[in-house]
Amino acid sequence: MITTITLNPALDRTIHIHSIKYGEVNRVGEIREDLGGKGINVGRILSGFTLPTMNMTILGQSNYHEILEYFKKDEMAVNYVEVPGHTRTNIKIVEKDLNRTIDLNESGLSVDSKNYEKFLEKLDAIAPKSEYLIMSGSLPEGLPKDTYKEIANRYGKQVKIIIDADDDVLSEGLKGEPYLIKPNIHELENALNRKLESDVEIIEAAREIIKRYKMTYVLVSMGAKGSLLVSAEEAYRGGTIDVDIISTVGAGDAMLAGFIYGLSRKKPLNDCLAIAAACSALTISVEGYPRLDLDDVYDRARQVTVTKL
Ligand SMILES: Nc1ncnc2c1ncn2[C@@H]1O[C@H](COP(=O)(O)OP(=O)(O)OP(=O)(O)O)[C@@H](O)[C@H]1O
Ligand SMILES: O=P(O)(O)OC[C@@]1(O)O[C@H](CO)[C@@H](O)[C@@H]1O
Repeated sequence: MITTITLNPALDRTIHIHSIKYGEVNRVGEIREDLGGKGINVGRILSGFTLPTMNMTILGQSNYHEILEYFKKDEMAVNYVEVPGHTRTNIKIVEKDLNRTIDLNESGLSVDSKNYEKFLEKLDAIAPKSEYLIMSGSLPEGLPKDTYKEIANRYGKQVKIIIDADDDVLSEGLKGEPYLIKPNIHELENALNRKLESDVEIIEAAREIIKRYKMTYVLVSMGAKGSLLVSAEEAYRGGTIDVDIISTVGAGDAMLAGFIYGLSRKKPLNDCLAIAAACSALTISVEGYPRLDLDDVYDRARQVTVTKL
């Protein structure tokens, strides 16, 4: 089984507009709402591939019914604790003419230590039975920056720990010695506090982290520039597929889901990276966060160039 943890889930409200005119009234086009949150986006794809997946999360009492409906519609298993308040809504503004997305993410619910203990009790019953534990996204208010490290320390001996986060949440999480992280290039640069200008520099940086935190893989996503998979001994460059982009939100989550799917099916690393890129391409070329069809993913994966470096 695979467990995802999304401590700060969200409803994503996506607004399509040609381009924002500052200081003027902007008339928006289509608006849609989807269940988001990084771990949940990963879990949706994995369960669509029929991998047994449990999504652990924290929901606000005032709109949890609405969110549970989304889990039902997306056919995803969920285990959650309720806390006072309203699960956040994140605004995604897609500027068609500029090929650009602006994310306006709320800080989220406030979680006290009593409710967090309840969450951990639920997690204790599930995490040790998992092959992978994927912790993705920001933390809600009230939880310390080293929350992912603590969770990694709690289960890391039995379970492969995966972290996708940024800033302090990533830097602290690394101290839990995860199995894999999936930073985008900016998150990796922030973690190391320096600019990374070439593949060679990125690989060196990833290996520095792998060595320091006894990790196995760093999967670096670079938007339109593709991806790099780095381990202590190997490195692969993953290309992209030319698709018409609707919105790039969730591209990284799809990449992580595809890569973990490949690993869990014991595919060679180059195939895992191709599957990952295919999941991203399919996700960015449609509205919202659909479940993906595995046959489509394999078809697309054949179009991805993966080079061993
Ligand atoms: N503009 C693009 N053109 C082609 N492929 C893209 C583009 N943006 C993203 N991708 C694909 O998606 C993958 C992940 O994208 P990206 O690096 O933007 O992830 P991310 O920053 O973690 O995204 P998010 O946080 O929104 O999930 C890329 O490696 C690439 O394969
Ligand atoms: O605020 P966080 O937790 O860092 O990111 C949350 C989020 O932007 O990530 C997903 C896309 O990756 C969206 O579904 C969601 O709104």
